Amino acid sequence: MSNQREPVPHRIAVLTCGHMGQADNWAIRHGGQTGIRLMENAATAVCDVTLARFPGVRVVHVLCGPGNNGGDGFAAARLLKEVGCDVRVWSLGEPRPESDAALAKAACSARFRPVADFTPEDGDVVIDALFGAGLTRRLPDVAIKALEKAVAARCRIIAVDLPSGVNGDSGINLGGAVGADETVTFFRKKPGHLLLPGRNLCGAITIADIGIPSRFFDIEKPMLFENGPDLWQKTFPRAKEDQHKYSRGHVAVFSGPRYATGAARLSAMAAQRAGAGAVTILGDAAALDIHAAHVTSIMLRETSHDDGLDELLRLKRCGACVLGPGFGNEGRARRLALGVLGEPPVLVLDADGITAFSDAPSELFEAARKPGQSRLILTPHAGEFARLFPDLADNGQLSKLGKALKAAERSSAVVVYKGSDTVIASPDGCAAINVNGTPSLATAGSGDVLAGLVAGFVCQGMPLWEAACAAVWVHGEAGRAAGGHAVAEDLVDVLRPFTRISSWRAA
Ligand SMILES: NC(=O)C1=CN([C@@H]2O[C@H](COP(=O)(O)OP(=O)(O)OC[C@H]3O[C@@H](n4cnc5c(N)ncnc54)[C@H](O)[C@@H]3O)[C@@H](O)[C@H]2O)[C@@H](O)CC1
Ligand SMILES: Nc1ncnc2c1ncn2[C@@H]1O[C@H](COP(=O)(O)OP(=O)(O)O)[C@@H](O)[C@H]1O
Ligand SMILES: [K+]
Repeated sequence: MSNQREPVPHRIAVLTCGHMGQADNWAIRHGGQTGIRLMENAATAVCDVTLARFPGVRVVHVLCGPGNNGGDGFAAARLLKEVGCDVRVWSLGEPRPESDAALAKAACSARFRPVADFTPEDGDVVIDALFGAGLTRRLPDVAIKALEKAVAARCRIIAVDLPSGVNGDSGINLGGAVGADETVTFFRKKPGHLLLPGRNLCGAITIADIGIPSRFFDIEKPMLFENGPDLWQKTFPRAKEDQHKYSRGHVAVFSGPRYATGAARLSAMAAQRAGAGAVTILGDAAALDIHAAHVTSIMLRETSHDDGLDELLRLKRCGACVLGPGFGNEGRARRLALGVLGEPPVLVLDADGITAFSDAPSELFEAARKPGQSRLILTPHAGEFARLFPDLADNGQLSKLGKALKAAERSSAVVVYKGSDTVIASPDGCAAINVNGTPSLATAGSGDVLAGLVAGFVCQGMPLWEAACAAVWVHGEAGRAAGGHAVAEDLVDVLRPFTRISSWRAA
């Protein structure tokens, strides 16, 4: 198990707005581009999407802001006019003199009217080029009113780069954003296209090539990604001819007491489905009696003499263990977690295992801070995250992505910050945002299944961050396959195809 990164196709890279600005500048300085050409290319893409999505469209309203987003709008208005559309441009503020946006405005022969006068008719097409990556605060009232009019008139909205009002780095609606039918963005997605609520406001997203050479990524190594098989398939476990059950990998799951055994079973079954060759549940005699009535191929081992660390260490080739689902006893969870962190198996700490450190998170982080590789994976939902990282949870300046990255750095752990836009962050600064989850995953025990999947991939030798990313994606696919009203057992039942590379959907 190493944390060495395999090269990742940069097409799934995600760029912060700051990095996007750097890419623009780099393309202009070293990539043979000019600012106005990038803008023209962006506008061409907007125009193409508009005509493809609404063939035969006659009236197109273009709402143009004062910056480069507005510049894209002026250039798109000119192109749409050239192909015969009735283009009506509504502008907000004046582009900075001699800026690319000013050049684009000067080249556009449409009549410009103030955005306050915007009057769409029922069903018109509206291009929203008010604000993009440069927006840092609530939209001006006049912009909010214009977007409200578009919604009231049931216009079809195409957002340039981002729906105006959405922060490109956090996905937060800074105030006034409305849902678009389509969003055309440039070069690569930004976090705001993937994090909620931004993702839901974008509609269908087109990523347009505007002529920024991908050589940019030779200089600026991508650190942010949209989660998916391209990110981790090189390290995804493949069955080998000469394997036996223990060489495939062994996972241990610590059980809760007699009346709380189901969570551990869900983790254990998911670890098996992830491909672990052997899975053992560790628990007291009363709990194992219950497990024995339910499981067949999962092994059971009693932890009568100590917290269970000795039994864990006696297991053959155990590469990862899950601690927390249904576990209860906080004191024991703390002792066990700290003990495991001093030993070879990777610790997947979930649920009660995380809550056990609410009063002393630094104890956990200290134990995890070791030279070399990370040995800890934390899988908190928002409530658990706030218990371990209360200051980060409360920090209104940080996006979910920023919170997860800071948490990973602080805890020396891979942090899977769960939710409908799960972020998987690594202490080395890499992060992935997951988008394939569905509300069918919001069911008791679903997180236990995820923890088992993570451990299952880790025990087969996947690097920790990649294993966590793979588990979150596979979990999302299982949620889709299980459909509405699924329960956690259904997720386990449908896992199998998604842990085989050959059955993945084409990315
Ligand atoms: N060469 C480039 O940099 C390219 C940029 N492109 C476009 O440029 C956009 C980014 O352009 P900008 O950086 O000019 O940013 P925006 O056009 O998003 O914002 C422009 C200006 O509005 C001001 N502003 C921000 N929030 C405001 C608010 N709430 N009320 C009033 N004013 C506010 C900002 O200070 C900034 O000057 C991208 O989203 C993309 O559409 C594309 O043309 C591709 C090439
Ligand atoms: N609305 C949703 N959309 C996508 N994924 C979701 C949604 N709600 C929950 N999930 C996922 O389901 C899992 C729930 O985990 P958790 O809250 O720990 O549940 P439990 O403790 O009951 O097992 C997480 O992986 C989370 O990301
Ligand atoms: K916009």
